[in-house]
Amino acid sequence: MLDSKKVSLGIAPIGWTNDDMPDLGKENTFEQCVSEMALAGYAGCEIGNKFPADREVLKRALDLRGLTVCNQWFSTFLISRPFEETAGPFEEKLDTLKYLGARVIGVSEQSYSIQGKKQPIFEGKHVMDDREWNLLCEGLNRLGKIANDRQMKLTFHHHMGTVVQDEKEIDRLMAHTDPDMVYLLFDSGHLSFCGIDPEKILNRYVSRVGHVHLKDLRSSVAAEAKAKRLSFLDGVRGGTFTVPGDGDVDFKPIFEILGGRGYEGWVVVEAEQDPAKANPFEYAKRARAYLRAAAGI
Ligand SMILES: O=C1C[C@@H](O)[C@H](O)[C@@H](O)C1=O
Ligand SMILES: [Co+2]
Repeated sequence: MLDSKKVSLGIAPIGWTNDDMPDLGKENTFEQCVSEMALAGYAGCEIGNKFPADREVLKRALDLRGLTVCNQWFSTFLISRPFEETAGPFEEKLDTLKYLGARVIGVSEQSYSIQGKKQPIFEGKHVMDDREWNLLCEGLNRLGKIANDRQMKLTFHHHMGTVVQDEKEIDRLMAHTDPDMVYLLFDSGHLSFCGIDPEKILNRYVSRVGHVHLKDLRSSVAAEAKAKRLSFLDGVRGGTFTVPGDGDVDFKPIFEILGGRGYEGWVVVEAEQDPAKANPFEYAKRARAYLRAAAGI
């Protein structure tokens, strides 16, 4: 069980409108999305591309509904572009997130990523050489220090189709980054889809986890996506992921480890699927009820 004094519950807007495939949920407005998040009982949210760009307007809209921003995705290009090209926008994003009340930023290395490409997600992703590993880890340490100086945490999102996808890659990243500067963004859905037991990774790195994405996997749909050599996004469209409690991930050990080892921070329901098939408000409410019963928050 999680301690609700230490852990806050948020939700990502990706169930309403998908940033990677904006046709999914294009009819859902920002106001509908945040109102339904609040009505379903969430304390916070991540930021999607329908959210107002003006941070004051955004903050007012969220304050009105009792929501806080807990994180936002940030793409780095540390192994393919000069460091400064990532560092400048990173500093700006940190300032905005801090103003909005977040204490973490969710980083994903997007150099050579195939997550948005029309190619089979289990084939041909980029594998880093030693030089690229150094660029990534040193770059993350430097960005982590910039975040740390602003009382923010850099959390790294392992992700299907990216340079940090599998267990060995997560291990190498954790081993070669500074534990005081670089934290892990644990995503139960990406680990499960990759064929990695989320419990194993969490047990190993819970002391470095700075943010949590709770994503469930429909294993039969995921297996079909793999067998049919679908792209990541076509798999999502077909229903690879769903809200926690609705798929095949065993969340019990995940909650035991987070609770038992004193995780403090946000856990976020992040379940991208087609809103025409899975009504986002209904699924947000289902996940809320499941987390109250299964995680005690
Ligand atoms: O954290 C995430 C952000 C999404 O845009 C992404 O594609 C999704 O899979 C995810 O885990
Ligand atoms: Co995620």
